[in-house]
Amino acid sequence: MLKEDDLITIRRHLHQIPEVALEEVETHAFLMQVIGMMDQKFLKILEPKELPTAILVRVQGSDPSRTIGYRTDIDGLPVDEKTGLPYASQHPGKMHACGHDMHMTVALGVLDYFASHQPKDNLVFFFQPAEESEAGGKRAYELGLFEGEWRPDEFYGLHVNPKMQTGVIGCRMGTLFAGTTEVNIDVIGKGGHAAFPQDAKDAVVAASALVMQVQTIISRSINPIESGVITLGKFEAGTIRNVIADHARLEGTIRGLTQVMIEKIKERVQEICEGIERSFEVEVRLGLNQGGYFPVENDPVLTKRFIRFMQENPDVVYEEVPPAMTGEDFGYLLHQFPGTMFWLGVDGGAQLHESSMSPKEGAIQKGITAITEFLEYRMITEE
Ligand SMILES: CC(=O)N[C@@H](CCC[C@H](N)C(=O)O)C(=O)O
Repeated sequence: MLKEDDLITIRRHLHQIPEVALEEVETHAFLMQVIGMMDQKFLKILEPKELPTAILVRVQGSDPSRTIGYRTDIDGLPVDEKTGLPYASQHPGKMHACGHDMHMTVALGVLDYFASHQPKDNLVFFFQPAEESEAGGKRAYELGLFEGEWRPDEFYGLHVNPKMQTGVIGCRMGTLFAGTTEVNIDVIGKGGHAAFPQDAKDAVVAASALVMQVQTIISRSINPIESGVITLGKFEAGTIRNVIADHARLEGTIRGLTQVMIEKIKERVQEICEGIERSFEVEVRLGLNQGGYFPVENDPVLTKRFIRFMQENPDVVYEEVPPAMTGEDFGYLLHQFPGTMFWLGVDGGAQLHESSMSPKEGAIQKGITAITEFLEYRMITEE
Protein backbone atom coordinates (compact mmCIF):
# COMPACT_ATOMS: atom_id res chain seq x y z
CA MET A 1 0.00 0.00 0.00
CA LEU A 2 1.21 3.50 -0.84
CA LYS A 3 1.99 5.58 2.25
CA GLU A 4 1.67 9.38 2.42
CA ASP A 5 5.42 9.81 1.83
CA ASP A 6 5.26 7.57 -1.25
CA LEU A 7 2.38 9.62 -2.60
CA ILE A 8 4.33 12.84 -2.14
CA THR A 9 7.33 11.32 -3.94
CA ILE A 10 5.02 10.25 -6.78
CA ARG A 11 3.42 13.69 -7.00
CA ARG A 12 6.79 15.44 -7.08
CA HIS A 13 8.01 13.19 -9.86
CA LEU A 14 4.85 13.81 -11.88
CA HIS A 15 5.28 17.53 -11.24
CA GLN A 16 8.77 17.38 -12.76
CA ILE A 17 7.66 15.79 -16.04
CA PRO A 18 4.68 17.82 -17.36
CA GLU A 19 3.69 17.11 -20.95
CA VAL A 20 1.05 18.86 -23.03
CA ALA A 21 -2.08 17.34 -24.54
CA LEU A 22 -1.59 14.00 -26.35
CA GLU A 23 2.18 14.07 -25.70
CA GLU A 24 2.01 12.56 -22.18
CA VAL A 25 4.43 9.72 -23.00
CA GLU A 26 6.72 9.94 -19.95
CA THR A 27 3.74 10.54 -17.67
CA HIS A 28 2.02 7.46 -19.12
CA ALA A 29 5.15 5.34 -18.56
CA PHE A 30 5.49 6.52 -14.95
CA LEU A 31 1.79 5.92 -14.22
CA MET A 32 2.14 2.39 -15.63
CA GLN A 33 5.17 1.83 -13.41
CA VAL A 34 3.25 2.89 -10.28
CA ILE A 35 0.14 0.90 -11.23
CA GLY A 36 2.38 -2.10 -11.97
CA MET A 37 3.63 -2.04 -8.37
CA MET A 38 0.10 -2.38 -6.97
CA ASP A 39 -1.58 -5.63 -6.02
CA GLN A 40 -2.76 -6.95 -9.44
CA LYS A 41 -5.26 -9.58 -8.19
CA PHE A 42 -8.40 -7.59 -8.97
CA LEU A 43 -6.96 -5.31 -11.67
CA LYS A 44 -7.31 -5.33 -15.44
CA ILE A 45 -5.41 -2.70 -17.43
CA LEU A 46 -6.29 -1.27 -20.84
CA GLU A 47 -3.76 0.74 -22.85
CA PRO A 48 -5.77 1.79 -25.92
CA LYS A 49 -3.56 2.00 -29.00
CA GLU A 50 -5.90 4.58 -30.58
CA LEU A 51 -5.29 6.96 -27.64
CA PRO A 52 -1.81 5.82 -26.63
CA THR A 53 -1.25 7.99 -23.57
CA ALA A 54 -4.56 7.00 -21.94
CA ILE A 55 -4.84 4.24 -19.34
CA LEU A 56 -7.97 2.53 -18.05
CA VAL A 57 -7.81 0.31 -14.99
CA ARG A 58 -10.72 -1.89 -13.95
CA VAL A 59 -11.01 -3.20 -10.41
CA GLN A 60 -13.22 -6.28 -10.22
CA GLY A 61 -15.88 -5.95 -7.50
CA SER A 62 -16.68 -8.82 -5.11
CA ASP A 63 -20.48 -8.61 -5.55
CA PRO A 64 -21.07 -5.86 -8.08
CA SER A 65 -24.36 -4.08 -8.64
CA ARG A 66 -22.75 -1.36 -10.76
CA THR A 67 -19.51 -0.04 -12.25
CA ILE A 68 -18.31 3.25 -10.85
CA GLY A 69 -15.96 5.42 -12.91
CA TYR A 70 -13.28 7.71 -11.53
CA ARG A 71 -11.42 10.05 -13.87
CA THR A 72 -8.18 11.99 -13.59
CA ASP A 73 -6.63 14.14 -16.28
CA ILE A 74 -2.88 13.80 -16.89
CA ASP A 75 -1.72 16.66 -19.15
CA GLY A 76 0.23 19.80 -18.27
CA LEU A 77 0.24 23.32 -19.70
CA PRO A 78 2.67 25.32 -21.86
CA VAL A 79 3.56 27.53 -18.88
CA ASP A 80 7.10 28.35 -17.74
CA GLU A 81 7.19 27.39 -14.04
CA LYS A 82 8.23 30.08 -11.56
CA THR A 83 7.61 28.39 -8.21
CA GLY A 84 11.29 28.02 -7.35
CA LEU A 85 10.50 24.59 -5.90
CA PRO A 86 13.34 22.04 -5.70
CA TYR A 87 11.11 19.64 -7.64
CA ALA A 88 10.02 22.20 -10.25
CA SER A 89 9.34 21.15 -13.83
CA GLN A 90 12.30 19.69 -15.70
CA HIS A 91 10.53 20.26 -19.01
CA PRO A 92 11.27 23.84 -20.05
CA GLY A 93 8.16 25.87 -20.86
CA LYS A 94 5.82 23.22 -19.46
CA MET A 95 4.21 23.01 -16.05
CA HIS A 96 1.47 21.28 -14.09
CA ALA A 97 -0.04 24.71 -13.48
CA CYS A 98 -3.55 23.28 -13.36
CA GLY A 99 -2.75 20.70 -10.68
CA HIS A 100 -3.16 17.55 -12.77
CA ASP A 101 -0.12 16.11 -10.95
CA MET A 102 -2.23 16.31 -7.77
CA HIS A 103 -5.25 14.80 -9.57
CA MET A 104 -3.16 11.82 -10.77
CA THR A 105 -1.66 11.23 -7.34
CA VAL A 106 -5.07 11.23 -5.64
CA ALA A 107 -6.38 8.80 -8.29
CA LEU A 108 -3.37 6.51 -7.79
CA GLY A 109 -3.95 6.58 -4.01
CA VAL A 110 -7.61 5.64 -4.41
CA LEU A 111 -6.77 2.92 -6.95
CA ASP A 112 -4.03 1.52 -4.72
CA TYR A 113 -6.46 1.31 -1.80
CA PHE A 114 -9.02 -0.66 -3.82
CA ALA A 115 -6.35 -2.84 -5.42
CA SER A 116 -5.67 -4.25 -1.97
CA HIS A 117 -9.20 -3.91 -0.48
CA GLN A 118 -11.48 -5.48 -3.09
CA PRO A 119 -14.47 -3.17 -3.61
CA LYS A 120 -18.04 -4.50 -3.67
CA ASP A 121 -18.82 -2.76 -7.00
CA ASN A 122 -16.58 -2.69 -10.04
CA LEU A 123 -14.44 0.41 -10.45
CA VAL A 124 -13.03 1.88 -13.66
CA PHE A 125 -10.21 4.42 -13.33
CA PHE A 126 -9.64 6.60 -16.37
CA PHE A 127 -6.25 8.32 -16.67
CA GLN A 128 -7.23 10.84 -19.34
CA PRO A 129 -4.88 12.67 -21.68
CA ALA A 130 -5.64 16.10 -23.12
CA GLU A 131 -7.94 17.98 -20.78
CA GLU A 132 -6.51 21.44 -21.39
CA SER A 133 -7.02 21.12 -25.13
CA GLU A 134 -7.74 18.40 -27.70
CA ALA A 135 -10.74 17.05 -25.74
CA GLY A 136 -9.30 13.76 -24.48
CA GLY A 137 -12.56 12.77 -22.77
CA LYS A 138 -14.58 13.14 -25.95
CA ARG A 139 -11.92 11.31 -27.97
CA ALA A 140 -11.96 8.40 -25.52
CA TYR A 141 -15.74 8.18 -25.64
CA GLU A 142 -15.89 8.35 -29.43
CA LEU A 143 -13.22 5.66 -29.71
CA GLY A 144 -15.52 3.38 -27.74
CA LEU A 145 -13.21 3.01 -24.75
CA PHE A 146 -16.13 2.93 -22.33
CA GLU A 147 -17.89 -0.03 -23.89
CA GLY A 148 -18.70 -3.41 -22.36
CA GLU A 149 -17.05 -4.03 -19.01
CA TRP A 150 -15.40 -0.59 -19.20
CA ARG A 151 -18.71 1.26 -19.21
CA PRO A 152 -19.26 3.20 -15.97
CA ASP A 153 -22.81 3.51 -14.69
CA GLU A 154 -21.74 6.69 -12.98
CA PHE A 155 -18.61 8.83 -13.12
CA TYR A 156 -16.76 11.00 -10.55
CA GLY A 157 -13.82 13.36 -10.88
CA LEU A 158 -12.21 16.25 -9.07
CA HIS A 159 -10.34 19.44 -9.77
CA VAL A 160 -7.95 21.10 -7.34
CA ASN A 161 -8.80 24.61 -6.15
CA PRO A 162 -5.91 26.79 -4.93
CA LYS A 163 -8.34 29.29 -3.44
CA MET A 164 -9.86 26.77 -1.03
CA GLN A 165 -8.29 25.53 2.21
CA THR A 166 -6.21 22.36 2.00
CA GLY A 167 -8.34 19.23 1.84
CA VAL A 168 -11.72 20.95 1.76
CA ILE A 169 -14.23 19.32 -0.61
CA GLY A 170 -16.40 21.78 -2.56
CA CYS A 171 -19.38 20.94 -4.68
CA ARG A 172 -22.80 22.14 -5.79
CA MET A 173 -25.99 20.87 -7.34
CA GLY A 174 -26.40 21.74 -11.03
CA THR A 175 -23.69 23.38 -13.09
CA LEU A 176 -20.22 23.39 -11.51
CA PHE A 177 -18.08 24.64 -14.42
CA ALA A 178 -18.70 26.57 -17.60
CA GLY A 179 -18.75 25.21 -21.11
CA THR A 180 -16.00 26.63 -23.29
CA THR A 181 -15.34 27.19 -26.96
CA GLU A 182 -11.93 27.88 -28.46
CA VAL A 183 -11.79 30.92 -30.73
CA ASN A 184 -9.16 31.39 -33.44
CA ILE A 185 -9.24 34.52 -35.56
CA ASP A 186 -6.98 35.39 -38.48
CA VAL A 187 -7.16 38.97 -39.70
CA ILE A 188 -5.71 39.25 -43.17
CA GLY A 189 -4.90 42.75 -44.42
CA LYS A 190 -2.28 44.15 -46.74
CA GLY A 191 1.27 44.91 -45.59
CA GLY A 192 3.22 48.00 -46.45
CA HIS A 193 5.64 50.73 -45.40
CA ALA A 194 4.93 52.31 -41.99
CA ALA A 195 5.10 55.70 -43.70
CA PHE A 196 2.32 54.95 -46.22
CA PRO A 197 -0.70 53.60 -44.26
CA GLN A 198 -3.04 54.76 -47.03
CA ASP A 199 -1.64 52.02 -49.28
CA ALA A 200 -1.97 49.22 -46.73
CA LYS A 201 -4.74 47.46 -44.75
CA ASP A 202 -3.26 47.35 -41.28
CA ALA A 203 -4.03 43.98 -39.66
CA VAL A 204 -2.84 45.22 -36.23
CA VAL A 205 -5.33 48.09 -36.17
CA ALA A 206 -8.20 45.92 -37.44
CA ALA A 207 -7.41 43.15 -34.94
CA SER A 208 -7.12 45.68 -32.10
CA ALA A 209 -10.55 47.10 -32.93
CA LEU A 210 -11.86 43.55 -33.04
CA VAL A 211 -10.48 42.80 -29.57
CA MET A 212 -12.13 45.92 -28.14
CA GLN A 213 -15.48 45.25 -29.83
CA VAL A 214 -15.51 41.63 -28.70
CA GLN A 215 -15.10 42.84 -25.12
CA THR A 216 -18.42 44.69 -25.40
CA ILE A 217 -20.30 41.42 -25.93
CA ILE A 218 -20.31 40.67 -22.22
CA SER A 219 -21.17 44.21 -21.13
CA ARG A 220 -23.72 45.06 -23.86
CA SER A 221 -25.11 41.93 -25.51
CA ILE A 222 -25.85 39.49 -22.74
CA ASN A 223 -28.22 39.61 -19.81
CA PRO A 224 -26.17 40.88 -16.84
CA ILE A 225 -27.93 38.42 -14.54
CA GLU A 226 -26.44 35.55 -16.56
CA SER A 227 -22.74 34.76 -16.91
CA GLY A 228 -20.36 34.72 -19.80
CA VAL A 229 -16.66 35.34 -20.45
CA ILE A 230 -14.62 35.94 -23.54
CA THR A 231 -10.84 36.13 -23.16
CA LEU A 232 -8.50 36.56 -26.09
CA GLY A 233 -5.30 35.34 -24.46
CA LYS A 234 -3.03 35.41 -27.49
CA PHE A 235 -2.41 38.18 -30.05
CA GLU A 236 0.38 37.80 -32.61
CA ALA A 237 1.15 40.19 -35.45
CA GLY A 238 3.91 41.92 -37.31
CA THR A 239 7.62 41.47 -37.81
CA ILE A 240 9.27 44.88 -37.30
CA ARG A 241 8.31 48.42 -36.19
CA ASN A 242 8.32 50.04 -39.62
CA VAL A 243 6.38 47.50 -41.63
CA ILE A 244 2.59 47.45 -41.48
CA ALA A 245 1.50 43.92 -40.64
CA ASP A 246 -0.50 42.02 -43.22
CA HIS A 247 -1.70 39.38 -40.72
CA ALA A 248 -2.78 39.20 -37.10
CA ARG A 249 -3.72 36.08 -35.20
CA LEU A 250 -5.95 36.04 -32.13
CA GLU A 251 -6.66 33.02 -29.96
CA GLY A 252 -9.06 32.90 -27.09
CA THR A 253 -11.83 31.17 -25.25
CA ILE A 254 -15.56 31.75 -24.76
CA ARG A 255 -17.19 30.58 -21.55
CA GLY A 256 -20.80 30.29 -20.43
CA LEU A 257 -22.65 28.41 -17.71
CA THR A 258 -25.25 27.30 -20.25
CA GLN A 259 -25.00 26.15 -23.85
CA VAL A 260 -27.50 28.89 -24.79
CA MET A 261 -25.07 31.52 -23.48
CA ILE A 262 -22.17 30.01 -25.41
CA GLU A 263 -24.23 30.03 -28.63
CA LYS A 264 -25.22 33.67 -28.05
CA ILE A 265 -21.60 34.78 -27.57
CA LYS A 266 -20.47 32.79 -30.62
CA GLU A 267 -23.14 34.49 -32.74
CA ARG A 268 -22.02 37.97 -31.62
CA VAL A 269 -18.32 37.17 -32.28
CA GLN A 270 -19.29 36.11 -35.80
CA GLU A 271 -21.21 39.38 -36.36
CA ILE A 272 -18.35 41.50 -35.05
CA CYS A 273 -15.88 39.73 -37.35
CA GLU A 274 -18.16 40.51 -40.30
CA GLY A 275 -18.33 44.16 -39.24
CA ILE A 276 -14.54 44.41 -38.94
CA GLU A 277 -14.17 43.00 -42.44
CA ARG A 278 -16.35 45.78 -43.83
CA SER A 279 -15.02 48.69 -41.79
CA PHE A 280 -11.30 47.88 -42.18
CA GLU A 281 -11.40 46.22 -45.62
CA VAL A 282 -9.65 43.14 -44.33
CA GLU A 283 -10.50 39.47 -44.44
CA VAL A 284 -11.40 37.88 -41.11
CA ARG A 285 -11.30 34.08 -40.79
CA LEU A 286 -13.05 32.88 -37.66
CA GLY A 287 -12.66 29.38 -36.22
CA LEU A 288 -14.85 28.24 -33.31
CA ASN A 289 -14.31 24.87 -31.71
CA GLN A 290 -16.19 23.62 -28.67
CA GLY A 291 -14.71 20.15 -28.96
CA GLY A 292 -16.61 18.64 -26.06
CA TYR A 293 -16.05 21.24 -23.40
CA PHE A 294 -19.71 21.29 -22.40
CA PRO A 295 -20.82 22.88 -19.13
CA VAL A 296 -20.03 20.49 -16.26
CA GLU A 297 -23.51 19.53 -15.04
CA ASN A 298 -23.70 17.43 -11.92
CA ASP A 299 -26.36 14.71 -11.82
CA PRO A 300 -29.09 15.65 -9.30
CA VAL A 301 -29.50 12.28 -7.56
CA LEU A 302 -25.83 11.26 -7.41
CA THR A 303 -24.67 14.72 -6.42
CA LYS A 304 -27.26 15.06 -3.64
CA ARG A 305 -25.95 11.80 -2.19
CA PHE A 306 -22.31 12.90 -2.65
CA ILE A 307 -22.93 16.23 -0.91
CA ARG A 308 -24.86 14.66 1.96
CA PHE A 309 -22.07 12.13 2.51
CA MET A 310 -19.40 14.85 2.55
CA GLN A 311 -21.47 17.07 4.87
CA GLU A 312 -22.03 14.26 7.36
CA ASN A 313 -18.50 12.78 7.23
CA PRO A 314 -16.47 13.89 10.29
CA ASP A 315 -13.24 13.31 8.31
CA VAL A 316 -14.23 15.91 5.69
CA VAL A 317 -14.65 19.67 5.67
CA TYR A 318 -17.27 20.41 3.04
CA GLU A 319 -18.12 23.73 1.39
CA GLU A 320 -20.97 24.64 -0.92
CA VAL A 321 -19.43 26.53 -3.86
CA PRO A 322 -20.73 28.85 -6.59
CA PRO A 323 -20.25 27.82 -10.24
CA ALA A 324 -16.87 28.66 -11.79
CA MET A 325 -15.94 29.85 -15.27
CA THR A 326 -13.19 27.26 -15.59
CA GLY A 327 -13.88 24.71 -18.30
CA GLU A 328 -13.42 20.93 -18.16
CA ASP A 329 -13.95 18.30 -20.78
CA PHE A 330 -15.31 16.10 -17.99
CA GLY A 331 -18.45 18.07 -18.94
CA TYR A 332 -18.57 15.91 -22.09
CA LEU A 333 -18.35 12.66 -20.13
CA LEU A 334 -21.05 13.92 -17.73
CA HIS A 335 -23.30 14.32 -20.77
CA GLN A 336 -22.78 10.61 -21.53
CA PHE A 337 -22.80 9.22 -17.99
CA PRO A 338 -24.40 10.63 -14.84
CA GLY A 339 -21.90 11.76 -12.25
CA THR A 340 -20.40 14.41 -10.06
CA MET A 341 -17.43 16.70 -10.31
CA PHE A 342 -16.10 18.47 -7.23
CA TRP A 343 -13.27 20.68 -6.02
CA LEU A 344 -10.45 19.65 -3.70
CA GLY A 345 -8.93 22.62 -1.85
CA VAL A 346 -5.13 22.88 -2.15
CA ASP A 347 -4.49 26.41 -0.81
CA GLY A 348 -1.95 27.06 -3.57
CA GLY A 349 -1.48 30.81 -3.24
CA ALA A 350 -1.65 31.72 -6.91
CA GLN A 351 -4.61 30.90 -9.13
CA LEU A 352 -4.86 27.95 -11.55
CA HIS A 353 -2.71 28.40 -14.69
CA GLU A 354 -0.35 30.84 -12.91
CA SER A 355 3.35 30.01 -13.12
CA SER A 356 3.68 30.24 -9.32
CA MET A 357 0.75 27.94 -8.47
CA SER A 358 1.92 25.53 -5.78
CA PRO A 359 -0.67 23.21 -4.21
CA LYS A 360 -0.29 22.07 -0.61
CA GLU A 361 0.49 18.36 -0.64
CA GLY A 362 -1.49 17.79 2.57
CA ALA A 363 -4.55 17.77 0.29
CA ILE A 364 -3.49 14.47 -1.31
CA GLN A 365 -4.21 12.18 1.64
CA LYS A 366 -7.32 14.15 2.62
CA GLY A 367 -8.64 13.78 -0.93
CA ILE A 368 -7.91 10.07 -1.01
CA THR A 369 -9.65 9.51 2.33
CA ALA A 370 -12.75 11.49 1.32
CA ILE A 371 -13.04 9.68 -2.03
CA THR A 372 -12.38 6.12 -0.83
CA GLU A 373 -14.86 6.60 2.05
CA PHE A 374 -17.43 8.01 -0.35
CA LEU A 375 -16.98 5.16 -2.86
CA GLU A 376 -17.30 2.54 -0.12
CA TYR A 377 -20.47 4.21 1.12
CA ARG A 378 -21.81 4.45 -2.43
CA MET A 379 -21.30 0.72 -2.88
CA ILE A 380 -23.58 -0.15 0.03
CA THR A 381 -26.43 2.15 -1.09
CA GLU A 382 -29.22 0.66 -3.20
CA GLU A 383 -29.96 3.17 -5.94
C1 LIG B 1 -9.72 23.56 -15.32
C2 LIG B 1 -9.22 24.34 -16.47
O1 LIG B 1 -8.48 25.28 -16.29
N1 LIG B 1 -9.61 23.92 -17.69
C3 LIG B 1 -9.29 24.60 -18.87
C4 LIG B 1 -9.99 23.94 -20.01
C5 LIG B 1 -9.66 24.55 -21.35
C6 LIG B 1 -10.78 24.38 -22.34
C7 LIG B 1 -10.47 24.79 -23.76
N2 LIG B 1 -9.21 24.40 -24.23
C8 LIG B 1 -10.64 26.29 -23.94
O2 LIG B 1 -9.74 27.08 -23.64
O3 LIG B 1 -11.71 26.67 -24.42
C9 LIG B 1 -9.71 26.06 -18.77
O4 LIG B 1 -9.06 26.89 -19.39
O5 LIG B 1 -10.69 26.37 -18.07
